[in-house]
Amino acid sequence: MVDLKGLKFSKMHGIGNDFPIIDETKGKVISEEDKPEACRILCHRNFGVGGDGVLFVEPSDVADIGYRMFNPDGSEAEMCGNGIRCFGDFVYRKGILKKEKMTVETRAGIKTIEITLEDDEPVLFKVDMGLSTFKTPEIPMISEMDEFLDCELEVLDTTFNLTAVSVGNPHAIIFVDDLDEIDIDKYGPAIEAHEVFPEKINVHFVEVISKNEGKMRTWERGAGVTLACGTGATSTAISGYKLGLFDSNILLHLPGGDLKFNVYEKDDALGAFMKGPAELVYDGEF
Ligand SMILES: N[C@H](CCC[C@H](N)C(=O)O)C(=O)O
Repeated sequence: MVDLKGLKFSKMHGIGNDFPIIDETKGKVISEEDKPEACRILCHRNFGVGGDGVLFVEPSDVADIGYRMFNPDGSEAEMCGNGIRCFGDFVYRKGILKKEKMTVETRAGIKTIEITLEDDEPVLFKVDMGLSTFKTPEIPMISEMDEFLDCELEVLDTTFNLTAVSVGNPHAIIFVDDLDEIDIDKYGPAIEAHEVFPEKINVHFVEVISKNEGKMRTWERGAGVTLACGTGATSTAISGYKLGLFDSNILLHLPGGDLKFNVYEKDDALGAFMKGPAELVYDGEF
């Protein structure tokens, strides 16, 4: 059993997607071997701090600073969109990196964060989430199709029209007529662990309100239902744009709050800027 007594952390959230964050810029606080179990303990809502994941701040040789994210089940994710805004707030507010525009090394490549300040307080974060891919081998998804765009997938007792996309981590986007009719607790885990997704997948049900607005609910890989998913919302904005359901500027409503997106085209691929808040809830010691 990993002993976390005395561990210093800050509890943060990005529109309700919440995380303990740990500064490892001055050396490992939790060993690599112990990180999965430590994250399971920290994320536990009764026996731990509670969270939809744990964020780590690390030094980087290729960017201003480094960032890692672990899910509550102990698995490491390539990227976390709500988390990187919390990360930006944390490193700025704590004086670890007092830059309003920073580059961040992640397992999904280098991302850029631009911080908007009000009275020297970080209030809004614009993140270049980078480019997506719809190529099934790169998601990864086992399919004879090169891309899986609004195609049928059999799940338990029903069939969903699903779009598979990666923004560094994998996402299944399902556009529906009525979000309230979806049993996310039944179909979320079934899609997450579907045999066609060898590395599992994050699952999002989306209702289009207009060409510039939508609302969504998420079942996250390694976490379950969350109040928001930043990479999932990014994937939704990009997928909706690719399918002609959304224009390039999109406001998405998630149960925990709203995120704004500006989809762009680059190198024959689609990327997006994400804009949203981050909050420091408290500084703590385990
Ligand atoms: N569960 C995700 C990582 C966290 C993503 C989410 N919290 C976000 O804001 O992007 C995965 O395993 O890919």
